[in-house]
Amino acid sequence: MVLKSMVASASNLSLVNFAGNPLFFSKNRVFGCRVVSLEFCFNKGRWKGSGSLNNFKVRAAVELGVEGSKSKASDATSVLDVVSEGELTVKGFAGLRKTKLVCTVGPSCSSLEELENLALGGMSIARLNMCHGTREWHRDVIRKIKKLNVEKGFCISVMIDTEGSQIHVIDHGASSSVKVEEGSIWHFTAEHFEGSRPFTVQTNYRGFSEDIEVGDELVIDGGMACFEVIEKIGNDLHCKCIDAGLLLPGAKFSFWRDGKLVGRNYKLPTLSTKDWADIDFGIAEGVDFFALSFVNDADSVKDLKNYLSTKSTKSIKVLAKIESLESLHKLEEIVRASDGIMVARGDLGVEIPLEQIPTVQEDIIYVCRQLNKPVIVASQLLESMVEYPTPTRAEVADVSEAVRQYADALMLSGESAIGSYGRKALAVLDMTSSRMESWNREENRQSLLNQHQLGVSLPECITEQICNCAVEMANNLGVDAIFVYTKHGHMASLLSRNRPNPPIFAFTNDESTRMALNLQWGVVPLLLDLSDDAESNISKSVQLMESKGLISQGDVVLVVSDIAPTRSTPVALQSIQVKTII
Ligand SMILES: Nc1ncnc2c1ncn2[C@@H]1O[C@H](COP(=O)(O)OP(=O)(O)O)[C@@H](O)[C@H]1O
Ligand SMILES: C=C(OP(=O)(O)O)C(=O)O
Repeated sequence: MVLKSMVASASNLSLVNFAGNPLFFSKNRVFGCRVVSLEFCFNKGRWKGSGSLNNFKVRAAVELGVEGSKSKASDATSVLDVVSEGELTVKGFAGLRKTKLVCTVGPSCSSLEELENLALGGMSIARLNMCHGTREWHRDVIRKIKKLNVEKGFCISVMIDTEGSQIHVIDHGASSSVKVEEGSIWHFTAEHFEGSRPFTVQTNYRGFSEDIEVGDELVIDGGMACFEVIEKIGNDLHCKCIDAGLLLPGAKFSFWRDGKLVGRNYKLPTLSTKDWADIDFGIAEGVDFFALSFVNDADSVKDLKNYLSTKSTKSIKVLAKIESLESLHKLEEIVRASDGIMVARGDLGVEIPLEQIPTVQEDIIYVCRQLNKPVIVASQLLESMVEYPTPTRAEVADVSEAVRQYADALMLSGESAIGSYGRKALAVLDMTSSRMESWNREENRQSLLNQHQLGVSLPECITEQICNCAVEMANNLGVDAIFVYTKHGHMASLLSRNRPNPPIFAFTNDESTRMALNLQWGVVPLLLDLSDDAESNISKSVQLMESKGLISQGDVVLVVSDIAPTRSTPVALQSIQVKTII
């Protein structure tokens, strides 16, 4: 794969190009036919097909309310989560939202009742930011979520977001925001003292002013206020405000010279001692994802993944947060090393000019889809809803844009953590993403998605081609659903990467795979006891869906299966079958 390097400097961020082959996007569609039986197998490099088409039925979505019934009792062994089941019952296959929703849990939503409200509202992943709260507080939240999963039949994954090492303000002379007037002189110091002093800002890191020169600009939180360095005394800086604004608690800052970010090597590790302790805590509490803050290269991701493989019996996924200029320079290697990415627009906006965030976001999402890694778009999606019960029109447009770009997931931060309208904000994400997804479908936009070939070996290429072709068939035939059987989630993710029209029901017998698939666009993960016998897996899954009244006569399901060679059947067989429920 040839991936043009993404960024040269903060002031010149360019698009990424792949030299890949556009794969199998035919404009031929087969509507108006009914599929009776159609089967294709890819065996030893040859396509074998048989079957007939006539009078194919496209199922109409029933546009009804989204609301699930609160406190609906469910048995603990529930294989399909109650929210997906409720949505399917009410809205049908075509009505299922594909974009996943992540909520940051904070004081506003940490009660069992509020967490249940968010779960019913469509939260797939609960994010806990270790920058805030104590481990005891987080433990309590994790246990409540697990209790809801077991007792109420939800399937909410837990993500721990590490604090990371970043230079920020630890005291600026007030408990809330402070106005900074133009021309006022401020003292920035690494000295730690009790209490506050006027016009004095304490920072958390002694070396914060290394390499900084008189004349450099100090920008607060990506533009909340701006200072010029007028004097350097030891490690401390005297600065004059040149653009009035606000200093908030915990504010972050960046230094600029001649319009460019001053690249710094603070020698701060991506994972601090506290972060490692938080990771041990997360392992012990059985979390599903770690989001790694301030990743600057692939090594920190690899280190954490190696650590997890020795310390945890379950597979915990590692997401890299892209929030620094350095991480943009090394985007491809970071994406390759990670299990997924978070576009952390908050901190990214401290390091790159704000007007570059939209295109950088689009580039990151594109790279992630090409490399088949799920991607979350985070921060300030509905910021005004921290205070107000409705979003701004611009916020709705921002959410729609992330969905149009085919991000896997959208994340709420302060809106759910400290806002008064967390549930409403989630409903806005739900409605806005559903609307944009149907527009994408109506416009047939996924046909424009070309996939770079990822596989190297023949078996990898076969799997990838099967998934690409399966999605093309599913879209052309207008099937109701795709079923896939997956141990580690790989085939499900390859199907998801093609952003198919029908939902992907991914049956797995591995609980951690189920929880990880919660992040993948369009995938509904289900727990099912799978065997080596593909036909028995298929009939079990169909029976399960029938028993719940979720599929019925006339529904058409495209089934993708992958059978590893066994002693009795010594050939690997990967197949696409189209089943009509009779
Ligand atoms: N566990 C928590 N306890 C208290 N406040 C929290 C917690 N998690 C989040 N918050 C609040 O919600 C806001 C938004 O959350 P988040 O996006 O995670 O943080 P940050 O502002 O650090 O980027 C934070 O600024 C903080 O005020
Ligand atoms: C999600 C982000 O990270 P944090 O909340 O840790 O600042 C961000 O910076 O956008």
